[in-house]
Order: sequence, then structure tokens, then C-alpha cells
Amino acid sequence: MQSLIMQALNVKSEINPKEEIRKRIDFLKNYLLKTKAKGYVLGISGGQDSTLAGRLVQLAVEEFRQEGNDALFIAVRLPYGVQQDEADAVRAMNFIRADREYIFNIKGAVDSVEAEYNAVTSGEPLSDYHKGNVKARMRMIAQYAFGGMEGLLVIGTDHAAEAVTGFYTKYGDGGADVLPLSGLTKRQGKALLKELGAEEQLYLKVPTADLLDKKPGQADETELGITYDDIDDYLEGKLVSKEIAEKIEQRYQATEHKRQLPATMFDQWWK
Ligand SMILES: Nc1ncnc2c1ncn2[C@@H]1O[C@H](COP(=O)(O)OP(=O)(O)OC[C@H]2O[C@@H]([n+]3cccc(C(=O)O)c3)[C@H](O)[C@@H]2O)[C@@H](O)[C@H]1O
Ligand SMILES: Nc1ncnc2c1ncn2[C@@H]1O[C@H](COP(=O)(O)OP(=O)(O)OP(=O)(O)O)[C@@H](O)[C@H]1O
Ligand SMILES: [Mg+2]
Repeated sequence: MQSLIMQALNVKSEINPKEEIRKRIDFLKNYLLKTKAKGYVLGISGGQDSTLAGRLVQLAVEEFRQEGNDALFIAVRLPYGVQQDEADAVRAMNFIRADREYIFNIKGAVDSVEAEYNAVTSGEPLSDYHKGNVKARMRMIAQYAFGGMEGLLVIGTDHAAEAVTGFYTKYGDGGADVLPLSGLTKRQGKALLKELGAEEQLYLKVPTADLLDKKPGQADETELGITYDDIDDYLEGKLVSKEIAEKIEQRYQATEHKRQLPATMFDQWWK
């Protein structure tokens, strides 16, 4: 099962960070060339994944322009109110140096969804957990508003360690057009950021979905009950305990629907 998953998610046991950076920038440029899209848009949280994806995209559009084409990258901060780790988001923006920057506060929109849900239902109010997924989906909506208006494609930050666990919101941060980090483990992403000259704080930061009002900045590893080191070891083909392998494989199977198009009666994958 381990090698099948590695293959399905395009993971390599070892990478050369310089080469990976080159290949991913080329991919971003080739995709613009092929689709004639005008560039890209991405939400920047201050976390590792959007910092890496954002910098790769900025480098790609700069090269693309130097080669005589037009391209634009919009980086947008999408806080819910005031983000507790705002300083990291600012740090990430400064590292990425995007062509254009915005701050789009999702609080008004998310709170409206919550209030309307609570007004029209008589049962339990919208839980913190499900409100968290509304936040992730609102960020997707905001990015597509910029993308639609400017002819830009939405970048997603999904990578192998998130893909294998399905640890993202379906049609939230999972809703995107182009995935430049696909196939990388979390530690391989760190190595790319280091190679790109990012300061330590940007890649040693504890990964967090940061979606809960009641637990701001909760570590992904706390919610997952598995460490990224273990997930990365598994994905890189290393030996992990039977218990860890089973946990990962159970999550992989339970989240298959997130890696597929919506189910139809003609599909085989869910049967
Ligand atoms: N078998 C099936 N076939 C087809 N669809 C199925 C399905 N089972 C559930 N579904 C659908 O999927 C929905 C559940 O999926 P979803 O809405 O995503 O919800 P869910 O997976 O429960 O929650 C998202 C998880 O991802 C984490 N997350 C989110 C965002 C960012 C990050 C991060 O790392 O930064 C992490 C978050 O902390 C949480 O643990 C169900 O409500 C249902 O609509
Ligand atoms: N506060 C935010 N502002 C802007 N975009 C956000 C915010 N929170 C999440 N996102 C978007 O959702 C994506 C998924 O979040 P996720 O937490 O997986 O990545 P990250 O924050 O970049 O890195 P890490 O996983 O290490 O925390 C982010 O990469 C980013 O594009
Ligand atoms: Mg994060």
C-alpha cells in the first residue's frame, strides 16, 4: 500500500531542492503559456505552504515577463478579523514580494453565513469546527473573485502530506486551479524554502490550519494525531510503525472522495 500511495501522489524518496524549484517554476510558466491565463492569485497566511507557493509563483511570473510575456501575481492576505500570527503573514508577504498585495478580511462574510444558518435552523448553532470550514471556503470565494476579475488562476497549496491525509477543506483550500507543491512532503517543502533563502521563522513555524475561534493556532499535528515527520517518513518510503501506517492508510481511504471529482454512478473508485 505504501508504494502505491507514493506512486499515486507522485512522491520521491529524495529530492534535489534546486531542481525541484526549477521544475515547479517551469510548470507555472508553461501552464500560463498553454492556457493564456494572465497570471495567478494566492492567499498568504504566514504558514510554510503559502509562503513557498507564493515565492515560486512570483519567481515564475518575473521570468515569464523577462521572456517577453505579460503576467501578474496577486498575493492576498485573508484574515478572519485580526490574525493572531499576523506578524508571520507580514513576514511572508515581505519574502514573497508579490506584484500586487491586498488584505481582504473574511470576517463579515463568514459571520453572515453563521448568523443566517443560526437564524434559519432551530437545532444546534453552527459549530466552531464547521464554521472553520466556512472560513476556508470563504477564502476560496475571495480568491476566485480576484481571479475572475483579473483573468488569473487560483493557486492551491496542497502537497503530498496534506493529500494523503485529506487534511484540507473540500472546495475550501482544496478548491484551486493549479497546485505547484504537488508531490512534495512537508519536509521537502521546508528544504525548498531554505534553498530560496527564506528566514527560519517561515519554515520552522508550527503548521496550523488556524480555523477555530476557540483554539487559535492549533497545531495540525494535534488535530491529526499524527506528526508530519511520521507522515513524511511514510511518504518517502521509510519504515514506520504498523500503527502509524494504519492511521495514515485509514485517513487516505476515508478521504478518497476529496481527491476525486464528485461521485457519479459511472465511477468505479467509490464502489
Ligand atoms: N464518502 C464521501 N463521498 C463524497 N463526499 C463526502 C464523503 N464523505 C464526506 N463527504 C463530503 O465531504 C464533507 C467533509 O469534508 P470537509 O468539508 O473538507 O470537512 P472535514 O474533512 O470534516 O474538515 C476539514 C478538515 O481539514 C482540516 N483543514 C482544513 C483546512 C485547512 C487545513 C490546513 O491544514 O491548513 C486543514 C480541518 O482542520 C479539518 O480537520 C462532508 O460534509 C460531505 O459533504
Ligand atoms: N489567514 C489566511 N490568510 C490567507 N490565506 C490563508 C489563511 N489561512 C489559510 N490560507 C490559505 O489556505 C491555505 C491552506 O492553509 P494551510 O494551513 O494548509 O497552509 P499554510 O498556512 O500556508 O502552511 P501551514 O500548513 O504550514 O500552516 C494556505 O496555504 C493559504 O493559501
Ligand atoms: Mg496554516
